[in-house]
Amino acid sequence: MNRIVVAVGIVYDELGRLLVGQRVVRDRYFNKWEFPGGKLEDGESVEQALVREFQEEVGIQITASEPLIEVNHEYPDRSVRLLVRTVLSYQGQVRSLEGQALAWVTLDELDELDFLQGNQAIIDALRGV
Ligand SMILES: Nc1nc2c([nH]c(=O)n2[C@@H]2O[C@H](COP(=O)(O)OP(=O)(O)OP(=O)(O)O)[C@@H](O)[C@H]2O)c(=O)[nH]1
Ligand SMILES: [Mg+2]
Repeated sequence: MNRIVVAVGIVYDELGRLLVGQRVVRDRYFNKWEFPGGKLEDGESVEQALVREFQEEVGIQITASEPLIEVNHEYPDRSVRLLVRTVLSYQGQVRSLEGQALAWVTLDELDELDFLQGNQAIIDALRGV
C-alpha cells in the first residue's frame, strides 16, 4: 500500500499552548483530535502543503517553520507518513474554516483528548520523552 504523506503543524500561542483540531463527522476517524495539516498534493513540498493546509483550515499564513519529527503509522486501512513541523511564525488570526472544533491546550491537557493513534509519537516528542 502506498504511504500517504501528510504535512502536520505544531503552532503555539503566546502562553505556550498548542493548537489542536477535532476531525469533523464527514472525515475518517471522526471526532478524533489532531494537529492541523493534510496530505501533500502532487509536486508540493512539505512546507508548501503546510502553508496551504493552514490557510484552508485555520486561516493563518505560516511564514516560517522547522522540522520536528517524522512518524510512520499504520492504520487498518492506510499507512501514513506524518511530516511534523513546528511553526515559528505566522500572520493572521486562527479561526475554524472547515467547521472543526479548535482548541489551545497545554502539554498536560493533551492527555485528556482522544487523539489519532499515530499522534502518540508526536506527543512524546513534544514532551521531550
Ligand atoms: N492533519 C493531520 N492528519 C493526521 C494527523 N495524525 C494522523 O495520523 N493523520 C492522518 O493523516 C491523514 C491525512 O489527513 P487529511 O485530513 O488530510 O485527509 P483525510 O484522510 O481526512 O482525507 P480523505 O478521507 O479524503 O482521504 C489522515 O489519514 C489522518 O488520519 C494529525 O495530527 N494531523
Ligand atoms: Mg486535514
